[in-house]
Order: sequence, then structure tokens, then C-alpha cells
Amino acid sequence: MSLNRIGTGAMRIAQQVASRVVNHNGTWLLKIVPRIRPAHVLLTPGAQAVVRAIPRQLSRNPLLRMVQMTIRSSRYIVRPLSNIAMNHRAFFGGQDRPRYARRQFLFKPPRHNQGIVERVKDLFGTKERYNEHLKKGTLPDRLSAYEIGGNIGYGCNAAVYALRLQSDGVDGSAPASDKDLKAYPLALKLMFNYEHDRRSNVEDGLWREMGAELAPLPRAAKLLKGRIGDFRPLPSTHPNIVHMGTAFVDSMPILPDARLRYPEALPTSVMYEAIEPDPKTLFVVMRRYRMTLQAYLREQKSSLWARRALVAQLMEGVVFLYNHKVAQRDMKSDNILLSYDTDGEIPQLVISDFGCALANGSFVVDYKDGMCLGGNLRTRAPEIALARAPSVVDFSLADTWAAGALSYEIFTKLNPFYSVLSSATYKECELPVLSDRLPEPSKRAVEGIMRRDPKERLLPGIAANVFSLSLFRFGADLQDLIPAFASEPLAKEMRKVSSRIERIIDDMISLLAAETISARITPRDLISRAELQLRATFMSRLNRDELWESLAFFRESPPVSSSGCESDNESAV
Ligand SMILES: Nc1ncnc2c1ncn2[C@@H]1O[C@H](COP(=O)(O)OP(=O)(O)OP(=O)(O)O)[C@@H](O)[C@H]1O
Repeated sequence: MSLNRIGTGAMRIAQQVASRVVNHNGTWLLKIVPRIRPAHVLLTPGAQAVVRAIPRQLSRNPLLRMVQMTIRSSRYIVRPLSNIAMNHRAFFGGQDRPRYARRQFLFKPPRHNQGIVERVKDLFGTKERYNEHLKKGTLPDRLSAYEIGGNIGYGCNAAVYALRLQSDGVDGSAPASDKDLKAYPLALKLMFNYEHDRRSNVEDGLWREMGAELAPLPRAAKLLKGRIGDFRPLPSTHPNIVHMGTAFVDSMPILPDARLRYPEALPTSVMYEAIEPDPKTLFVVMRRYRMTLQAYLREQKSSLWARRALVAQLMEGVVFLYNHKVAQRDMKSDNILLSYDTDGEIPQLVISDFGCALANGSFVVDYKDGMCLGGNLRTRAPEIALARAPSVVDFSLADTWAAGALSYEIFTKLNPFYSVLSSATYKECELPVLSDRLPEPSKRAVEGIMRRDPKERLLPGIAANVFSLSLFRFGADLQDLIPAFASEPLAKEMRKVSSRIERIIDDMISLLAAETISARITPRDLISRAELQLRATFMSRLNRDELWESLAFFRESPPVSSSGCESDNESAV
């Protein structure tokens, strides 16, 4: 029997799995179980299928009990068989038991007595091997421990330089170019201190005024020593938030480009009457990224798939901020940084520049005259752009909205709010039409986060789920997989009675987890590093209720009607 004779639903899923996940020998073993009679299918890349009888002794092998991953189509169940390499060896008579067999999570007793979703969440949320950002290291808190390279960017508040540890540079080899990310893997943000006048408590003042910058640094509260009373930095690192190593106050160096680029921030400036004997400023040491999103969109060609992956990562960053009540408040494309090794690779994305951040455990601000409401006026959400003092301003969904505007920039290369529209006055129907090649659920999610009224705005967790789910292998098939959704309205009660949908969620997550685990032993180009991390990030914040709500976006349904234009037309008639 060839694969062609297997039901089309199962075949499509099998092909998708097989075309993305192959083991080192180029084979992927799947068990496709017709409802009536089991058959075993060996898939090779290109989805050629050959049915083989799996030896009897192998089917008693406990490894096969790992078959927990099921995707139901109308007639067939497709089950990836445990660890692919292991099965391959067993299937072809190999004797060696691979080392990683013992570490397979499905053999371990679950940490909590919970379901698949919770176990997967636990695995992907806590293991370093799926989350590079969890790797810990300490960096020195003094400038003399580092070698400063060339300038890689500057803004109104800081200049950023390539950086490496002194110890990394003294290997006797020819001096490496500071343009080289490997030679200078760190970045130093030298904050502009415009107050070099002689005064007491210089250090306290610097930490207090510039401390918000450190919101992504989990140990910032310790460094700040209560200088900003209610400061609450993010509790942990996140793959889509700029990775900060440390921050310290040290003497201000006059670097070669300083007089040209930021003369007014130098202690030599004529405006000071009496200058500090040892002028100081705040330095932040970060991981160095390759370029800004703005430069990437301008200079690099990228596929729609890559751009969808960027939007999904951006939303993951926003979800993390939202869940920890931090508002970045300056979401623009030169504050989004990307890293990648080779051209054409899908970049990893981080949100950076927290100089305007609100990080005190609350999104609500008592807005008084003269108070700063964040960075760029054009990237402020409507409720912030329209706020007038005195009033209470709620920033909870401001970053989500700004990320929506950025997703237009990612998809169309043009942020409609930089030049064409104003966030204070735009009508939802005036937003640019997104490409037909973009999946409908993603388009609907963008519409949802661009809602003017924050009460109607889509929560970032749901939007992130929609962007991510549509990128995963089964994304295109979700509609087939959830027939129960096709005609019925989404009702809370439905969930109680529909254990079937819960099973689909379990199956979907199991497949995703299996694919992601397997992908670590497959060649890199099958699933990019950024996508693997995105999967881990998505799985580490799984929430059944949010998943349930997100699946509704994959129903066939009429486009969400946008408010504004129709009513205007009617009133005009
Ligand atoms: N970690 C990093 N790796 C590589 N480049 C970086 C990094 N951090 C910042 N940059 C570059 O430096 C530029 C300025 O950094 P940043 O936006 O943080 O400064 P700023 O003065 O706070 O900016 P703004 O004027 O927007 O407030 C960025 O646009 C980017 O090009």
C-alpha cells in the first residue's frame, strides 16, 4: 500500500511531519492507524511511504508506549513512534540504545500530576536546552574589565558600542574587527548624563533617573537598592526581551567618536560651571544583536514565513511584558533588535530600549501635567494619545497595540502610523489591507489588536497563540482538525461537554512537543533556531483557556467588522 491510498487528512499531516522532521538517516517512522486495521508506514523525505510490518518483538517494546502523539483526521490516527532515531535503529536491527533515551520526558514521572499540556509547559519552560536565554553567567561590574569596540548605534539617551571582555581579547591573534559579532559579542550602552555639574549623591541620581532602563534585568532591583521606590523589573529573562548582563556606574570615558556624536553629553561641555572631578555615568552591558528591525526591513529580503515568525516572536515578548505588568512604551522598529548568523535565516527578535518603561507592578498611571507618557508620539496607542491631564491612564494594552502597528510594518514595510495615519484619530477601516497570502486567522488577530477601544482589543496571549499556531506544521489544518467548531458558536458550555476538543489540544501539543524534541537532533536548516525557540516559548506559557479562545480564530467565519467607516458613511447619507 502506498501513502496515496491512505486518507487524505492523515496523508497531509504525515507529509507535513515528514517533510520537516527527518532523522539523521533521512527517515521518519510513523504509525498510521486506520480505524479498522492498523498498518505501519515508513515515510522518507518527499513523503514516499512504504508499509512494513513492524516486528512483533518491537511492538512489545516499551518505547512504543511513548506513542502519545495522535492527530485525528476523519479516518486515521497518525502517531509518530517515540524517539525517531531509536525506532529507526530498532526497526533496522540496531543494538545500541541511544543515550538520550533515558532522558525522554515521557518516561519520567510528571512533576505535577497533570495533563499533557501542563507537562509540556513544564518541560519547555524550565529546560536550558530549549531556552538558551536561561543559561546563567556573570559579567563584571566595572568598565576596566571590558574592551570597548566601535559605535554601533546611538539615540537621544545613549550611545551603544561593541564590547568584549578584556580576557576574550588577549589571545595573541590578529586584532579582530569590532564589526565582527563573534569578536565583540556584547554591547555597551553608555547612558548620556547631562548633569555633570558638581553635586552630591551623583550615583544615587544616576540610578534613579536611568533605572527604568534596567527593567529587563532581573537583578536590577538589587542593584537599585530601593532608589526607585516601587521599581519592579521583569522577574526572569525571556528569549524575546533584550538580554542584559549587568549594569554599573563608572567613570565616563571620552571615546573617539564622542565629540562628534554626543558633544552635549560630555563632561567637557561649556555649559557646566563646576564639573565633577570624576564624571560618571550609567553603563548597561547587553548581548549584542545584529541589527534593528528597521534596518532589516530596509536592507534584507525576507520571506512571508520569516516575517510571520518575527511577528509571532514580537507578540511573545509583549505577552511576557503584559503578564508581568511592564509596559515598554516605546515600541518602534529601531527598538526591536534581531540576531541571525546567515543571510536568509529567520532572525531571533527581542524588544529593547526600556528607557521609557513603566515597571512598578501596575499599568495605571495618575497622569498629571508635564508627565511623560512614553516615547514616540506616533507609536502611542489611541487611549494614550488621547489622554489629557489630569486623568488616569491605563497602559495595559498600549504595547499590544503598538506591536500591532509594528506587525503592519513587518508585513508591508510601512508602519501606517509613522506617516499616514494618526493613532489618535484613525478609523479601523483605514488600516492597510494585508496580503491575501497571510493566513486569515493571523489577519483577524492583527485586526483584533488594532482595535481603538482597549476594552475590545485582543489580549496579547490570544494574538500570540494565533500567530504561533498558524506557523506550526498543523497550522493550515487546524480547520480540518476542529470540525466541531465549524458550524457551532463558541460557547463556554461547549467546552464542558466537548472532551473531544480537549483531546485535540492535547494531541496538537503532543505533536508539537515531539516535533520540537526531534528537531534538536535533525539538521539545523529544517527548523530554524528562531522557530525552535518560538515553539519552546509558546509551549512554556501554555494555557488551556487561552488555547481554546485562540482556536476560535481558525474557524471559518466572516471577517471581523471594523468600526468607524460604515457608521460614518451611514451618517453621511
Ligand atoms: N544590544 C544591542 N545590540 C546591538 N545594537 C544595539 C543594542 N542596543 C542598542 N543597539 C543600537 O543602538 C541604537 C540606540 O540604542 P537605544 O535605542 O537603546 O538608545 P536610546 O538613546 O535609548 O534611543 P532612543 O533615542 O530611541 O531613546 C539602537 O537603535 C540600535 O541600533
